Amino acid sequence: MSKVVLVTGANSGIGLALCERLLSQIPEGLQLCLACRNMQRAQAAHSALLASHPAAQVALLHMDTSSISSIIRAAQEVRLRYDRLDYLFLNAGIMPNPQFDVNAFFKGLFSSSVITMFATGEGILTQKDGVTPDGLQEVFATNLFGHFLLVRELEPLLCQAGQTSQLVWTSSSNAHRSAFSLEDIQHQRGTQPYSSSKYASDLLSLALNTHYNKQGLYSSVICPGFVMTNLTYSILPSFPAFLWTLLMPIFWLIRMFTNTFTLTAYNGAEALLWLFKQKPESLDPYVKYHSLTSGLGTNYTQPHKMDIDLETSESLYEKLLQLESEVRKKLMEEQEEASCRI
Ligand SMILES: NC(=O)C1=CN([C@@H]2O[C@H](COP(=O)(O)OP(=O)(O)OC[C@H]3O[C@@H](n4cnc5c(N)ncnc54)[C@H](OP(=O)(O)O)[C@@H]3O)[C@@H](O)[C@H]2O)C=CC1
Ligand SMILES: CC(C)=CCC[C@@H](C)[C@H]1CC[C@H]2C3=C(CC[C@]12C)[C@@]1(C)CCC(=O)C[C@@H]1CC3
Repeated sequence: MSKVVLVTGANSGIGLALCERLLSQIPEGLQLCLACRNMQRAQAAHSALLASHPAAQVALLHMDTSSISSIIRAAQEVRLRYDRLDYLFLNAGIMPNPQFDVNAFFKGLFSSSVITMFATGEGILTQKDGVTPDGLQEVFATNLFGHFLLVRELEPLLCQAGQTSQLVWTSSSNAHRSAFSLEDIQHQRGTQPYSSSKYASDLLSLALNTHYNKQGLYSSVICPGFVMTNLTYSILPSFPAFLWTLLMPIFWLIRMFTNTFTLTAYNGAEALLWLFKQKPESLDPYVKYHSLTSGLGTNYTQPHKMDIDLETSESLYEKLLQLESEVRKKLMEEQEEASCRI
C-alpha cells in the first residue's frame, strides 16, 4: 500500500532534506506532497528531487501556513487528491527580524551556561514579529496556528478506521516555557515569538495525542539541532552565507562539546526519518526526539523529556479551538459579504 506523505515548508532546508532522504530510503510506495508558499521555489525543489529520483511520485501543493484561506483551500485540494494521509510533517517555520545580542553572546561564552547557549540559543536571540492580513501574529500563525488548522481540516484523512497516521512537528531546542504565556498565546507582548511558538507546538502535540490517539492519529515533536539553513543565515544578516561556511571548522570544534550542532539539513532531518520508521503507538508523547551528530559525524536520534504538562496543554488546546471558531466565523462573514457584492 502506497504511503501518502505531506511536508510543509518542503522547498528548502530540513523539509527538502527530509524529502530527499525519504525518497532515497523508501524508493517505492511513497507519494510525496510538497506544500509550499512559493511555487517557483517549490518547482525548483521538485526538479531537484526528480533529477535524483526520476521514478518518484512527487506532487506540489500551494500552501501559505500563515494564511487561513490558503490553509483551507490547500486542505480541500488534499482531500480531493488523496484518499489517505499517513504522515503529515508540520515543518514550515519562520524566525523574522532576528536580533542577535552580541554582548550576551560574549558574556555567555565565558559563563558556565556556554554549552546551553550553543545548544539552545537561549538568552542571545529575540525577534520583531509582524501581523498577518488575518490579524494574527505572524510567527504564531506560520509556525503553529496554520498547522493546527491544517490538522483540523485534514481530520477525515488522518482519522480513518483501521489505520494510523502520524503528525510530526519540527520544534526546537529554543522552545522555552519562560517565553510562553497562556494569557498571550500569540506572543503579542514579548520579544521571543519564535521560542513561544515552538513551546506551543510541544504543548499542542501532547494535546493532540490526548484527543486523537483513540482515532488512530499520533503526534510527535523533533528538534533538528542547529542547522545552517536560510532561517539561521538570517540571524546574522550582514554575514553572507559563504562566511558561515568559513566558520565550519569552528562549528565542527563546538560539535565536540555539543552534539546538537548537526549543521547540515541532511543531519538535521535524522529524527524526522527515525520517526517515520517507528510504530506511532510506541512513542512517548512527553518526549522530544532530537537529531544529534557526534564529533565524528555519526547521526543518531535521542529522546529528551519535555518541560510540558497536561493541564497547560489542555488550556492551550481550548484556546486554539476558540480561535479556530472565531477565524472560521470571520471567514464566513467575509465570504457572505463578497457574494452580496456580486
Ligand atoms: N535551522 C535550524 O537550526 C533549526 C530549524 N528549526 C525549524 O526547522 C523548520 C525548517 O526550517 P529550516 O529548514 O531551518 O529553514 P528554511 O528557511 O530553509 O525552511 C523553512 C521552510 O518553511 C517555509 N515557510 C516559511 N514560511 C512559510 C509559510 N508562511 N507558508 C509555507 N511555508 C513557509 C519556507 O518557505 P520559503 O522558502 O518560501 O521561505 C521554507 O521552505 C522550521 O520550523 C524551523 O523553525 C528548528 C530548530 C533549529
Ligand atoms: C562562533 C559563532 C559565530 C557562533 C554562532 C553563534 C550563534 C549564531 C548560534 C549558536 C547557537 C545557535 C542556535 C540557533 C541560532 C544560531 C545560534 C544562536 C537556533 C536558535 C536557531 C533556531 C532554532 O530553532 C534553535 C537553534 C539553537 C542554536
